Amino acid sequence: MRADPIVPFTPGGRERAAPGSCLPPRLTFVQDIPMPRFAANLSTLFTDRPLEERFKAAAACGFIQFPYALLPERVGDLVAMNGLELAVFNAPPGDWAAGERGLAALPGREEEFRDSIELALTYTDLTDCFRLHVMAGVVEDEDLWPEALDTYTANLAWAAERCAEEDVKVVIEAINTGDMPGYFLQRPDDAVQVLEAVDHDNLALLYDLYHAQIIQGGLTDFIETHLENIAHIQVAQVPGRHEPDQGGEINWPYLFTLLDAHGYSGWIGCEYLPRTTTEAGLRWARDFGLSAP
Ligand SMILES: O=C(O)C(=O)[C@@H](O)CO
Ligand SMILES: [Mg+2]
Repeated sequence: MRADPIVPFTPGGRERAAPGSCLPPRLTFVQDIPMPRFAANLSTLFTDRPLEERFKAAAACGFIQFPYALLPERVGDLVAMNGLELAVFNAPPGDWAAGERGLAALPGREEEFRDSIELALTYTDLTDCFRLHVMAGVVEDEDLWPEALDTYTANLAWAAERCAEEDVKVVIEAINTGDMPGYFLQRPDDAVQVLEAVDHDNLALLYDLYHAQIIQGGLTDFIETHLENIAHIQVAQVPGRHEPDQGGEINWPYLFTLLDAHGYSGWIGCEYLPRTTTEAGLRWARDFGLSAP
């Protein structure tokens, strides 16, 4: 399904870590597992260009949040023309400018929610994208949480079923409330509970290591316990949400090796805010042996 070549994140020439080099002692190194595949988030990277031009600039990095400023046919063309694979994008989040961050947990908005999924499916169809992030929404008032949870699980069950017809996996992501105040799905452990409540095999986790580190921590344990339910991963350093380099508290070589050792074969979405330019910031990729410019 992946279009080749993937530039500039092609793992070509990347050296395998020596057995045991930065693996936790309880893991056994397996030679033939794939190395992580990195994808660029075109809503946070290459933002010095208009959206249409970011496709070319990223040249096959494969991740975008909200493509709705462009018609689905145009997004499909840009993906195809640039040899990209679209790893994941978000269903329409409601009125973003007014502070909305998804519709799935908002009681009374069910019809709009279903329409938003149908719209998203026109994009997944024309772009051959097989993962859709469905955002929960902002629910500030804690008294409304029980009703919001019922709405959320019912909407997700519907979306998982509907998207399964199109071979598109629905993913949900816990987002820390410092970055997104009032966001309904805050902790990765909450996301697991939602997954269990909905109990649909077309629903999975988007594990964003930046949010997870801030709001819950325990990245290793979570990965080791829940990897089979993780369909997409996103990365950014803490603090600052910048490049996944050595300038913060998350140890990327350790985590990427851990994912590798457990056989994670999905995409790792580069959803960070470059400290300067995207190109200059891609030095971190070289640190991981990738062919960044
Ligand atoms: O904010 C994040 O983190 C995301 O991954 C987005 O999908 C939502 O803005
Ligand atoms: Mg994210």
